[in-house]
Amino acid sequence: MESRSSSGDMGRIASWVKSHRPMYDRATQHPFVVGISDGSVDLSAFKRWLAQDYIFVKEFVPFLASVLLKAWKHSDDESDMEILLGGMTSLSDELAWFRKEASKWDVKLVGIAPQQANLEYCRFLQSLMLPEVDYAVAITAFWAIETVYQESFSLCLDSSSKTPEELMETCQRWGSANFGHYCCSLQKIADRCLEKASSDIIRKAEEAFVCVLEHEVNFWNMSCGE
Ligand SMILES: Cc1ncc(CN)c(N)n1
Repeated sequence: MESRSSSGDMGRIASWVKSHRPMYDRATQHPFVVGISDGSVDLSAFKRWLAQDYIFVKEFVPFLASVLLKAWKHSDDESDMEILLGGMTSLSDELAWFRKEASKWDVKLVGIAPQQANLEYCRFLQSLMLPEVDYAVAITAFWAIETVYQESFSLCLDSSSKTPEELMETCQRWGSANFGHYCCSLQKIADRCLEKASSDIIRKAEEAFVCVLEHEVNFWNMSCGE
């Protein structure tokens, strides 16, 4: 039987995390998040991130809807829709959470302009929404986007971290084991799709993975005011 992927028994996604480890670590251990975990983060950077991420999450809703549509059209496993629908439900809670958190910090959300890195990331999301983008490519990007936040904010929940109490809720939203379980479900869907994808689609999915990492690093840099 043909090996499951170039890396033997580990799935395609795990082999890409391994082969792109430096870029993956830059995205999931960024100084902005390390600053939260050691309590040194500049609160103005956190407030900038909050307002910009609200803009991003609003753009993320139609992107997730496009992944749902692709799952409905192309997936051979009905449970994909259930998992993706769960993600959509939590997104609607998430928008309400952003508005509550912003009022806690007295951060204006209305009339805030997206900064360059945010604009570019949202443009990338829009490119993945096109019907000609394969489901395997879209679900790989979706897994990567969620996993970067899960890995980043779980750093802040380590027993050794000194995350300020007032930032804990933010870190728990994405760093929790529950969100980690959701990311594993997305990885399984992506691996299953990639197992039967053409080499051209596998290449496009890997490119999308690396693009997500680059956009995430730029988004964190933007939050730091760079
Ligand atoms: C920039 C960014 N990347 C990922 C996530 C997690 N959905 C987020 N809220 N914002």
